[in-house]
Amino acid sequence: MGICTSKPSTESNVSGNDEIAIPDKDNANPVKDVAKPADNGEALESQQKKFAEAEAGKRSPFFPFYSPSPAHYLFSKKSPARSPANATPRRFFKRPFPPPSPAKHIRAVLARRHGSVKPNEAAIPEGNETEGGGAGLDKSFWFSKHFGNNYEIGEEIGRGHFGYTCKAKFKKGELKGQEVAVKVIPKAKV
Ligand SMILES: Nc1ncnc2c1ncn2[C@@H]1O[C@H](COP(=O)(O)OP(=O)(O)OP(=O)(O)O)[C@@H](O)[C@H]1O
Repeated sequence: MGICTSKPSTESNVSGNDEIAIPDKDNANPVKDVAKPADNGEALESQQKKFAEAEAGKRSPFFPFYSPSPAHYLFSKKSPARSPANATPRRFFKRPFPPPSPAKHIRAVLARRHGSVKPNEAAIPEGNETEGGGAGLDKSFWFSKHFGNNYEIGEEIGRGHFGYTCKAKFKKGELKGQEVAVKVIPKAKV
């Protein structure tokens, strides 16, 4: 313990602590020797060693217990991992799936036109409008060649967006004389 004075006391070399700042009249640079005793050559050497190691990226001079990341060398400029020869080559990815070919749809249309089975033909048999239809709604949206033979078309009763609706009467069969509504849609609008 010493008395705190504004002037540095020359008698304050006490308690055997080597690292206390002691201005030395003989020493040319007293400030430099604050942390290292001037007469201790080994300590100076060891400290220089510490700095040299720290510069090499092995250890911090201030935290000797701290060791940097093992990947530290990857970020140094001298690292072989950063050389362009070892860099990952650029890859150009192709599209995972090519866009669908329009030829597929064209083929499907041609198959429908020239194929053996016409979908509409299978769904709407001709000349069956009167058979078993009864009073139910006939949903066969296809012009029958025998339409004129089976129905007697009357006056127009209404108009829609696509066509017009007419009165019609059955000519033959069980439903002869029964009135129905027939919706006529021009081919151009189908
Ligand atoms: N079974 C029916 N009995 C009496 N009138 C009908 C019958 N069906 C249709 N109509 C008359 O005909 C008009 C037109 O009928 P349509 O079914 O063509 O109309 P829409 O469905 O609006 O037309 P679109 O389907 O072309 O848009 C109707 O507004 C209605 O007055």
